Amino acid sequence: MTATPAHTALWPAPHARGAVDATVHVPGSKSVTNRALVLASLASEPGWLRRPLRSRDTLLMAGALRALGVGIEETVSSNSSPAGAGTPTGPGEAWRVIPSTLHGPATVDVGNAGTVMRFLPPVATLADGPVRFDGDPRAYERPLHGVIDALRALGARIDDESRGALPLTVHGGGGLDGGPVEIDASSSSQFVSALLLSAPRFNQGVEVRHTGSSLPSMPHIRMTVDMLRAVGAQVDTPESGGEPNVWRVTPGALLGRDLTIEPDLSNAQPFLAAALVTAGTVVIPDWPERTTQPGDRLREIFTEMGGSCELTERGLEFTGSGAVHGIDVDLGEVGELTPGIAAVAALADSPSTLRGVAHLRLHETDRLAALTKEINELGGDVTETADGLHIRPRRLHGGIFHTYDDHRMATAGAILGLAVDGVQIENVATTAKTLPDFPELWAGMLGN
Ligand SMILES: O=C(O)C1=C[C@@H](OP(=O)(O)O)[C@@H](O)[C@H](O)C1
Ligand SMILES: C=C(OP(=O)(O)O)C(=O)O
Repeated sequence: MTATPAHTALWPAPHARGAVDATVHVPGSKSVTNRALVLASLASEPGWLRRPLRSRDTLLMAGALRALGVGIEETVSSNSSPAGAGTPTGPGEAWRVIPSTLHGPATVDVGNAGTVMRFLPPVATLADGPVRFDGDPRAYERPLHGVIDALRALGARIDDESRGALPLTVHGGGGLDGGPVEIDASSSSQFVSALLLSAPRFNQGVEVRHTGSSLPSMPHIRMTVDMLRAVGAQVDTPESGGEPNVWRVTPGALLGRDLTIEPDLSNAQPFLAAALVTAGTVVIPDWPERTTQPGDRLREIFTEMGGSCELTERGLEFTGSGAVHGIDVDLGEVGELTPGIAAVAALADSPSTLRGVAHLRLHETDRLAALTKEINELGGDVTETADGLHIRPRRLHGGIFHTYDDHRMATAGAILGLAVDGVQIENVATTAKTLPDFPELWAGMLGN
């Protein structure tokens, strides 16, 4: 008998038998890990990443940088580990990143990682030969024109046979002029982040001017700016008194740092949602007091939807009240939270309107269409709007919840399964994009 392929396997989403009461250690942030890998690779000295996320997206990033010549070593570390001075954190707890001259020819598999497909073409312009980029079929459909057009305007040579999309080859010339450039980043904030991250190594740095009508995911751009400044880059932003929609990075050497990666707060979402929908309590240790991660907005959003939370020395303690309310909210800044919020909204006691997220149609899948179809197949009443979803809660029933190779569809389905008997998630393994241990963490939270 042949084994069922992972993408067609069905995972019976566990039904909660009562209020959850658990502490869940959530692995490191995808967005922080992949920025840290890029910045450490461009530095002028070695650096450390502690507690990095090891998932499909971050292993693809590390693999690509290694292909360009960067050393990324697994280490047994001791000194300033969060476990305490002198305490070895064990193999696999940290990556040591040893920058080097970047080389081509090289090939890069971006998978379906927005961070890899957008952050690395600017890095590849610094290599001394051609760098070929390819990825999953869906990656061909995701917008990349902002990065390609901007790099060309800044002096790069790029062959993109599909014009504005993958697959493509960046003919690295060992450096890039850089300078002023205009882009429309309304389809992805990652265009801006991509250009800023490599800019300290461009001859003239960069001045990025966003010309589009809207710009999603501002916290992720702030994350880019904060992390650049933390490694010594000089960055001027609209928020630091600069012109609106303009970011400037001055050329200069980057420091190798010792960085402990924060837990992924967007991946904490399904666990917090579990507390909310079962009237339970979930503690997420190491929740940062200050962070640029968009998942921090969950404290406010899930409180408005009926929970309450407190940051204590144990971490973020989140408690559901037994009531789950609908919400009317603009998620433009925190789009990646939409699938989880939609799942909770489908279980609420009043309708919800989720706005500002038209760009989710070009994420891992068309998330607005996928959420509408899958929640409705379970008996729900969701309609797509021009820029989001309108969700009217109804009594749901069991059935197959398709995930479309989207990790956040899988975790959204798991949230529904807590409250609805008989939900089966197709291809839960797709959570490996950012959270490979999801089924085990979920079972652990439920005490199974
Ligand atoms: O820069 C980043 O790390 C990210 C930015 C956002 O992308 P978009 O602006 O394309 O939505 C977000 O949705 C994605 O999950 C991660
Ligand atoms: C949109 C997402 O990912 P990516 O980095 O591939 O854009 C996401 O993780 O929700």
